[in-house]
Amino acid sequence: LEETLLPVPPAAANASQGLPGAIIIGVRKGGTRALLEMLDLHPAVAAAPAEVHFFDLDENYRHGLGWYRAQMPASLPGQLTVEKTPGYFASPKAPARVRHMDRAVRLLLIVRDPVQRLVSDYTQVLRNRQLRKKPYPALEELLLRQGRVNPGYRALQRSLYHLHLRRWLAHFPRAQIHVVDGDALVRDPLPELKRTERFLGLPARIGAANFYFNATKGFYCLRPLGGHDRCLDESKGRAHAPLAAAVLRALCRFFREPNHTFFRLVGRSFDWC
Ligand SMILES: Nc1ncnc2c1ncn2[C@@H]1O[C@H](COP(=O)(O)OS(=O)(=O)O)[C@@H](OP(=O)(O)O)[C@H]1O
Repeated sequence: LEETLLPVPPAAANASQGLPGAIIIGVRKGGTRALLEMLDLHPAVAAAPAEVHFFDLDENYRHGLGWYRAQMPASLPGQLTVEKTPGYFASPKAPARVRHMDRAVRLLLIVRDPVQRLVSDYTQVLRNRQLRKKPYPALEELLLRQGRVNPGYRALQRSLYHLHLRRWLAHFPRAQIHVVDGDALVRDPLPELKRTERFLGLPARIGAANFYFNATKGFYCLRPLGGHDRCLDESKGRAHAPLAAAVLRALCRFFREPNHTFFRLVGRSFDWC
């Protein structure tokens, strides 16, 4: 979970808190924060500052839609409210709950190479354990059982995109889910943002002037018009835990089939290992 921020109460007289018209449902470590912050550069987007975890956590869901709405940012008439909680994608209960809220809500799914995602996921958990001075096994220990890839490892399961997407497709038509290429968003954010603007039915407002490459960070950072330049925080784009080349190859082999199943489901392919 990312750090929790308090919701922003309405400021302008005609501002109010509305339910989201679009939700970034995942994937965890796929670039969900970057996508949300970049979309928020658009004047017609109001982004929820914190992950809300309404549809994936029973203790939040039981508070009801009034609670959910109260977590949303103030928005003006005509603005599209967007929230991101990457935990939704792999949550078995989330798809039906989201449809129950609004069957027309638009869904954004940002994916990245599942092997890199897995290592990023592990690295995040490791880092959090280290901060709390707690031990955590090496990645290979979690990933391998008797020299073979362990399909029970949770971070590996979160990278089996086809399994999770199938559950969403049981509740939403494919056309209602826009897939963003997270690796492409890192290399060159603008084309992915323009496609997302179009999917959301927003006028084209995000442009090249909204981004600059920060060589120290090694990523594109944000340049809001009339605001201050900023990069995502240090939990985004950190060095990954090391993994032996042979294990990496075994992982790539493991994901070949699941990746192809995912490509068939979304109707496009990605340049993954
Ligand atoms: N512009 C920019 N700046 C920094 N980071 C960027 C950017 N665009 C995409 N990314 C990638 O976002 C990855 C983190 O993904 P998420 O925000 O989805 O993570 S989380 O699930 O919310 O914790 C993060 O993953 P790691 O590199 O593995 O840390 C980044 O690669």
